[in-house]
Amino acid sequence: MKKEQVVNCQFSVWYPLFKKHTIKSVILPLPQNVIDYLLDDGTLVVSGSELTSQSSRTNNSDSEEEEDIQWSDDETTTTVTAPEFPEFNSKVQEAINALGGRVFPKLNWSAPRDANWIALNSSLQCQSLSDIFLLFKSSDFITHDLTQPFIHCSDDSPDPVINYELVLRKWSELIPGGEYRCFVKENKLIGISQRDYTQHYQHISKQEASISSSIQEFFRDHIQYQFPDEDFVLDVYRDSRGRVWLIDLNPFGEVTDSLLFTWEELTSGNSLTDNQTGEDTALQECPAFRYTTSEVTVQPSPCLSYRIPRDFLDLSTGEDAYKLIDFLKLKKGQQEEESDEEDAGPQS
Ligand SMILES: Nc1ncnc2c1ncn2[C@@H]1O[C@H](COP(=O)(O)OP(=O)(O)OP(=O)(O)O)[C@@H](O)[C@H]1O
Repeated sequence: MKKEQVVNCQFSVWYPLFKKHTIKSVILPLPQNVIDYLLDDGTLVVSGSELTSQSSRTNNSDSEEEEDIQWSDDETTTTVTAPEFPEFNSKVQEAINALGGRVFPKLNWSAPRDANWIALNSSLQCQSLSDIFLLFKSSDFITHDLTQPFIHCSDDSPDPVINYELVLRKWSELIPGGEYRCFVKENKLIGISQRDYTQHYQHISKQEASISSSIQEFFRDHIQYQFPDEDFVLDVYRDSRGRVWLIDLNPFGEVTDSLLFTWEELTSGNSLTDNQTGEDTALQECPAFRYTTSEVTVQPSPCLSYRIPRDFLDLSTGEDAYKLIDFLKLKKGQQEEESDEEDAGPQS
């Protein structure tokens, strides 16, 4: 895969070309200080402006009503302040409002799909910049966009300069069973895969022919020969009325998940077969269509490995202050036990 292919798949490159056929979106340049904040592991995501860690808290203090989390054994006072970006924040809020108040955020290429479990609503739906920061700072996919977008490229040309962008897309309730990934080689649609291949959807096998033909028609009428590359991968959504929408464009290569195909098959030049019929699609002049056929093949969510236990999450976000207090008590108890054991020690 060439670096140019990756450059062409940036949201701001394809969105103007296919605006009419995709979800309404706003693109905002990402300021350097926001990029630095996203890449800084040490800073917190706090929705209020301050999280105070204050010492010398006395047991009889009346600070119970205070919202700040305060603890310490020593005499120092530390204030951790989450950075604020007032100007950028107001641009983001304005865009969110213009898009109906709820958005799906992404960067030049990726959405933080690996971090949806961290959000309170377990979804990528955001209503504010702090919702977006929480997802972005927890996502390896976002870090990948920011630090190594060309890692899978084979050409040794210098890395093109990237202008980072925050993409806000109007929130749309997409039903996973309506999503398909389409593989385009030399401007020919060669394969269509069910996107959410971990599930079996009955309607797909029932409507196989009409789904395939509506996607082919959409590709032929609106996409073919209009994208700067001849090899690419497009994600589409077929709504309940049978209308097809463009969701995303991705590079044709390993960096993109090949779902129910393999990259070896897709790049071999041999014609692909349908998994249902096993038929050679070259004879029919139509793309191979693959979908999950039975419950037996249902697999766990591909993003499962990115999750951590809920307790860790509550602790790290300070979402559940009582859990944090219990945790600290537990630690203290353990330390006391350990020092008791040390004192007891084996007698010689
Ligand atoms: N505007 C939206 N509103 C709600 N959900 C959305 C929206 N856009 C996309 N999604 C959901 O999020 C998923 C991922 O979106 P998208 O393809 O843009 O992310 P991505 O990071 O580029 O993914 P990939 O790397 O697999 O291409 C989609 O499959 C869809 O289910």
